[in-house]
Amino acid sequence: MTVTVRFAPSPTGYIHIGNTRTALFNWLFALKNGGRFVLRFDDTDVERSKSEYAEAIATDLDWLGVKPDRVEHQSKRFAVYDAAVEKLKSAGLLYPCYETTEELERRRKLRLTRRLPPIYGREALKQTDAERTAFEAEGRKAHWRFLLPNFKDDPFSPVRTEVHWDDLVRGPQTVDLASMSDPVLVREDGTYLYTLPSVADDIDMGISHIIRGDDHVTNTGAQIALFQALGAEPPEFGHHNLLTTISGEGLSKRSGSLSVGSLREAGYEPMAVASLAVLIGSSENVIAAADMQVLAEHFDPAATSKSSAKFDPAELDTLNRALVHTLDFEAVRGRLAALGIEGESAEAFWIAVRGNLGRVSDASLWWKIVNEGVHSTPDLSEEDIAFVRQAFDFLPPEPWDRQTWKIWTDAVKEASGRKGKTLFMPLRLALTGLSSGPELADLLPLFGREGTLGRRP
Ligand SMILES: Nc1ncnc2c1ncn2[C@@H]1O[C@H](COP(=O)(O)OP(=O)(O)OP(=O)(O)O)[C@@H](O)[C@H]1O
Repeated sequence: MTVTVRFAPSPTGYIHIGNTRTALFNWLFALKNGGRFVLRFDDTDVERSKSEYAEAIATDLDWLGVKPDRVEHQSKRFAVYDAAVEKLKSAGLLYPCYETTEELERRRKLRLTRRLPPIYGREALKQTDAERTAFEAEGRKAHWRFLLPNFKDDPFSPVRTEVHWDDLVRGPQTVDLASMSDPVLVREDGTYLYTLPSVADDIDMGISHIIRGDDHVTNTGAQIALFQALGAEPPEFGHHNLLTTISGEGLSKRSGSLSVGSLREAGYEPMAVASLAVLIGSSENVIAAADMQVLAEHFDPAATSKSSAKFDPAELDTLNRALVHTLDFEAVRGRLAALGIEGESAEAFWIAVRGNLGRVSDASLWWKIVNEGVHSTPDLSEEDIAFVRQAFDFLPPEPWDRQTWKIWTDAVKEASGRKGKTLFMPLRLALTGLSSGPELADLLPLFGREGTLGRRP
């Protein structure tokens, strides 16, 4: 069987770190199984869907390293859904209902007072053609419900019909259809709710595995029944836990919190974002994976926890820092050039500073220190100023390399009698204006003798 997965976001906002988890679970699952990945925009809600959001989602996925094999828009596929509707109608599995919201609410309350489950009682199935014609004449339009298979011969005597599946993430699952209302698939105005286009497309596109958030677990029961009603073998399902903010709030595309775009603009590495989006909330160690292949090796859907997981920005900082330290010059050349960091010394500069950066963009600070001088006037005592001034007299002649720092400080040590922190800290402060940073052995050749002398206090 060819593995085919899909990520099906509604283009109603910018994808957040939670949606990213879903996209990446699918992407990595396809990668591990030599499968295909379909990006399918759930844009049948024309009021809320916007093409600029669809474009932004495609850009965000591409930045993360997710490259779909196929891109589809549900708004262009109504023929597939119309055909599914006809199939269900002719099998007697989709029936028209004329109740208003108020009527449904009244009946729901009545059922509750009678201690019956507050589900739809299938009253519309008892209506005659004449009654339906009368509703139509009144100007009422029908909405259409899918007749769930939770009965034997008589749809009015529900029986326990359990739907079972072995979830890729959660293990064996059961949903009892007797506790569910027949889902509405088509609204009064003829528009589709999410369920039918989703299942019809999954069948049409040969989706073999549906991996998504556990907000869909209950839907899966009815969807499996719909696959069967349309004559298709249901795919396999996996429902992963949801991510929340650090304070436990839910995420929504519409609120814009923790959007992928904002993380990109803040300068995070795509693989740091991807690693955290996939590995938090699982029993796998959270590591900064260098690429998707490495992340795929650490990805195990069955190791995912069942409860929601908090996305901690501090953890993202740690992963990002670890990744930046390993990036070679070629990987960042373009981004450095965009920051004005280019030319002969750019590579040596990168190698010197990367171990001290939290984000690639932080390199600007050190490029300025190397090329323009100290970050800020160093806070040195009179005594230290005198020491540093004297130390500058011992600067060796050029050419300079990594050894120059040691040769210089050995000479200063001998002449001044200072050692350890009292020797190095005043020099570091005088040379950079900061009390920490990249190794001075690496920085000194970048400053050059003249550039170093210019820092004399
Ligand atoms: N907080 C979350 N954590 C993990 N996965 C999520 C989260 N929210 C949504 N998803 C998953 O993302 C996929 C795309 O869902 P959808 O487009 O409905 O996004 P949404 O963020 O729930 O939507 P909206 O905010 O637009 O209502 C679904 O598979 C859903 O389960």
